[in-house]
Amino acid sequence: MIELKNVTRRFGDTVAVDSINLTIETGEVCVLVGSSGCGKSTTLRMINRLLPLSAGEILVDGEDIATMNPEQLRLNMGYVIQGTGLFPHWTVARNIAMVPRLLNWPKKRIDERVDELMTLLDLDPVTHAHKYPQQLSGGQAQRVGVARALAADPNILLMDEPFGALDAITRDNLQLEMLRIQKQVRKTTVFVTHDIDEALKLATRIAVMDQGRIVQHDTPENILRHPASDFVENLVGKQDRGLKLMSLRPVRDLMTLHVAPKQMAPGMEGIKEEDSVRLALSVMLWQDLHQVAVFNAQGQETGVITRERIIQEGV
Ligand SMILES: Nc1ncnc2c1ncn2[C@@H]1O[C@H](COP(=O)(O)OP(=O)(O)OP(=O)(O)O)[C@@H](O)[C@H]1O
Repeated sequence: MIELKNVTRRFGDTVAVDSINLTIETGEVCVLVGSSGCGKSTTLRMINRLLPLSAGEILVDGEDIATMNPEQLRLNMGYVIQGTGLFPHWTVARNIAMVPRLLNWPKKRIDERVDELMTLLDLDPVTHAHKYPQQLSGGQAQRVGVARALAADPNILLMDEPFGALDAITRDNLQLEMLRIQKQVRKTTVFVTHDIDEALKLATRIAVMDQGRIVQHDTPENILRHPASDFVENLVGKQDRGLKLMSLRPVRDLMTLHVAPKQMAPGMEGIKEEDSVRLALSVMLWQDLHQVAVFNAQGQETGVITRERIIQEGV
């Protein structure tokens, strides 16, 4: 658990972070969102002591970080930044192995860990381990950045606009990867973005920042349903809130189950149980269908979702 208590950071006369209080529970993904200059990165950089606090305190699992050795603290906090920060003259494998090497892990254990992480991040070790960062695409480099942050299995992951420089499709893929990985490794994560859609997709709770303050801290659903101010309402978008709420809801919630799962017919199209209701509706509108088949992870057809049910249910 990470607790920020009355945390302030000034740069000269600028109050970048203004007496914020924030608790991030173990295993949760807290997304800091807000417009440029509102203090998101400064907040993140205080958590791993890259920046000192002007006032207040930050506790990790009840312990004040000011009393901890900064290097030790950072070894327990993976840090991913935009543009990756990979060392250009090191191979992918060496970049990922950076922290385990600092911790003097035996070579065999490091090699196994690099392989394991590359596989987790969907990077084929045989193809990519010996490449240099400039031989990778932006999306691949960002995956290496995430693998490096996870290498020594830290309890905490700090991510500062990690997907900000990527094209929309690559960003979307990496967001999905992140959700998948988070299910497996459950890190306490603080994620900075200025993109509200990214925040809604990834967060268990969102902290909306404005001018150095936290103006709302709540679940994505509550932020959409009950924005605390005009500022938050404008940030989430007044008009398309209905669709955004549909994005948060899995098809599983509204599908009609078959009596028993069926084998998928060849060439049959459908959507997955964990896909969003919004995607289901989009598929139906595009293909002019009134219902669409739903599949589980094993590829069995487990039910259908209908337009009528979605409209009836509302948001
Ligand atoms: N090293 C610094 N020296 C002086 N002022 C700084 C410094 N770092 C940040 N600031 C100021 O503090 C405020 C908050 O900056 P911060 O980078 O935390 O915002 P942000 O929300 O992360 O913005 P962005 O999304 O653009 O990165 C801004 O007014 C910024 O100009």
